[in-house]
Amino acid sequence: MKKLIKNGTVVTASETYEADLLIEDGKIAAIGSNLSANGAETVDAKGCYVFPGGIDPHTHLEMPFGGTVSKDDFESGTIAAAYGGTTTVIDFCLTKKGEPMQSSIDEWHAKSKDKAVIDYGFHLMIGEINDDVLQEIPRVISDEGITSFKVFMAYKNVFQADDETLFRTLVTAKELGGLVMVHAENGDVIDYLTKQAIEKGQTDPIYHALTRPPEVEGEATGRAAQLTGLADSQLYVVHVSCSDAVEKIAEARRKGFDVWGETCPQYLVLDQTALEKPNFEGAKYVWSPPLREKHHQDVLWNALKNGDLQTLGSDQCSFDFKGQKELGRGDFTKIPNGGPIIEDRVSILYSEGVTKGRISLNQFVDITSTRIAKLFGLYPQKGTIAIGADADLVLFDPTVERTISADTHHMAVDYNAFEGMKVTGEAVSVLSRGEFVIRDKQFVGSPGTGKYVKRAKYGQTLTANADEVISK
Ligand SMILES: NC(=O)NCCC(=O)O
Ligand SMILES: [Zn+2]
Ligand SMILES: [Zn+2]
Repeated sequence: MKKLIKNGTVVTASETYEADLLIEDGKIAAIGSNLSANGAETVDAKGCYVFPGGIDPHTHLEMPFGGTVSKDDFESGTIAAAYGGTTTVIDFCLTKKGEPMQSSIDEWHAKSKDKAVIDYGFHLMIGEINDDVLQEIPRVISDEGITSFKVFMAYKNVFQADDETLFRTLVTAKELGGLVMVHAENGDVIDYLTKQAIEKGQTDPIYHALTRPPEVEGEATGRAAQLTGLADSQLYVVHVSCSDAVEKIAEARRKGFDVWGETCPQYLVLDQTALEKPNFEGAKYVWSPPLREKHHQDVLWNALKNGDLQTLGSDQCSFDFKGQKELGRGDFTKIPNGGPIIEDRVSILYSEGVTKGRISLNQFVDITSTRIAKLFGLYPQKGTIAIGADADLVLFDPTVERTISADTHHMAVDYNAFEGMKVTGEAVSVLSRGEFVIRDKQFVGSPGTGKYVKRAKYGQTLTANADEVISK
């Protein structure tokens, strides 16, 4: 059914203006003043911003990790994402050494297909490079539309890849049009520091942070950036948490290297002292990289403002406190790493960023949606408000004040890392390809309506003519 969104303020990465939007067949069909259309349902957006749907480039839904499985799956995770104003997620498909990558991709399709309520894509982990992997990658790009590849520089003996794997992935990505993503921490040094801590009986959650100091993130980020320059390739550093890593990304960009950086809400608003909470509550705040000392937050905010960092991911990887985080009582190395963020990513950036004057409204749209769409081959089908784009839209009331809490969130876990935080602004209604998923703060979607999106190659647009190159 046609829909007419009237009286809202349309915000894109570059413009803010009053306009009506006509939605037809899931796409934006017209933008203008006083639009009318026979048979269209009228939706009043008075007092609301109309944003392009948020795109979360970093989720781990129903992912086996740390001796358990992340609790939010493609159903609860995408419902929570939609409540928060996100209309597309790109999830990490984990591969296993020695096994065909396609079997992992099939596994990820099986767990998402009938569950997702918004659109989704996959990144693919590269854990090793050999002839089989090199043979599979071109087909993964052309048939699956997976155009981003993740290399872990940490999690020794679990996911960690060596430098040869990283370098050859960069070379291959350059050749085939992929974007290489890195979890940049020096896993070997962390392994050594961790063993030392455990030997000394330092087992509390805070030692998770103390054994992964900013230097190990800075070193790995610098190494990945240098290898990217050498390969003349392209790199996206996920979950940047500290000034040491920001400096390396900024330096690489100054040299003209094609290097991009993402941070996450937790690093912008939480700090390392959270890991010292009594009664093992610090385990709720165990992420890798870890929360940092507070002074790193200013550096991250400045980097978002000046463009040294360009995107915000959630790194959604949620575990219950009871029964899951608790696996690490008495040994911090057994605490599953990660937390529930998918729902609050957009509103935290709006509230802490826009309303506090740290970034502009248009930067907010760029950081949560447009830039991500451009980098990950979704633009201009997604990530903007333009004629012909998917009608993935968020009607956002900038005046609402609310308090984040596990009592009211929609994620499947028993705590919220931002419990008690007051935020201004809330997604009131959310549309995915022209259909309401959230309407007046109520979920009205259905599992299975989210579609898998095949993405364009790095630097290309997602249109019928996928050879068109976008300006980055
Ligand atoms: N970040 C984290 O602690 N958990 C999720 C997995 C990862 O991104 O490294
Ligand atoms: Zn990571
Ligand atoms: Zn992650």
